[in-house]
Amino acid sequence: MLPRLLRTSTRPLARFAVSPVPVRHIHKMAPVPPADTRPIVISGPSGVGKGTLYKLLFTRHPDMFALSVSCTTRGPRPGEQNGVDYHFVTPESFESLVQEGGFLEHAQFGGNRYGTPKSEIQRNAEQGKVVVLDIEMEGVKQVKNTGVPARYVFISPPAPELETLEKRLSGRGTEKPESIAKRLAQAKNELEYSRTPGVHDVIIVNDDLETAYKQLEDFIFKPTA
Ligand SMILES: Nc1ncnc2c1ncn2[C@@H]1O[C@H](COP(=O)(O)OP(=O)(O)OP(=O)(O)O)[C@@H](O)[C@H]1O
Repeated sequence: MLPRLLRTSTRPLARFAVSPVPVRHIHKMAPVPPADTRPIVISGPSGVGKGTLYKLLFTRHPDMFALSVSCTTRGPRPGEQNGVDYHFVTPESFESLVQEGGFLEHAQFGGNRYGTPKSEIQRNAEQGKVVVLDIEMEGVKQVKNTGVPARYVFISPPAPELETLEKRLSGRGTEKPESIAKRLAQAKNELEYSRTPGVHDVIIVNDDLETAYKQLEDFIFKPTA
């Protein structure tokens, strides 16, 4: 028995032996941001589940990531908010920004134009957030050409690939049949490009959602070499 004055608690010593880490410390552990803070470029065919996966990431790691909000000339889908889902702009203002060199990348897709304003990357990086870009194949090629450091993730559908995409796009209920057909045609190009060696740092097959999510999280949070 220790002399009473040397003990920090009046509780029996055995209580400390069974709980080496006091519970209050476990609850207060600070979230650890990714070691690699380069922007993360997520691409993959329409309907594969890119949005579903990164929204999960944002929910499970709040305040760590920021989605780069793209400009688009397409109209908002039900529930989409200007400045949150996209900056919805007219074809004329889109073209002006192209002329000013204001886009990191921009492309035409499904009859509409999409682009990542350079200002989005800068604004989020200044706030200490890891920027996530959701862009299609032409955009990926352009970002690669700029030489801006980034990490590239491709989300792939499980086989049969086009059938899976069609089911998911119809299931989402946001696209008319013509739009689904255009997206599936483009999906073939995306999948073809993804097979080019060295283009992506990781290819994740989004079959079971939680399994795919875990692979994405592991990739994003892996220690730098
Ligand atoms: N692992 C999965 N299994 C089954 N359904 C999924 C899975 N992941 C996503 N989905 C569903 O597939 C549909 C398309 O997903 P989502 O909108 O995330 O795709 P996307 O790749 O972001 O598409 P887009 O490029 O058109 O925005 C959604 O209805 C979503 O709930």
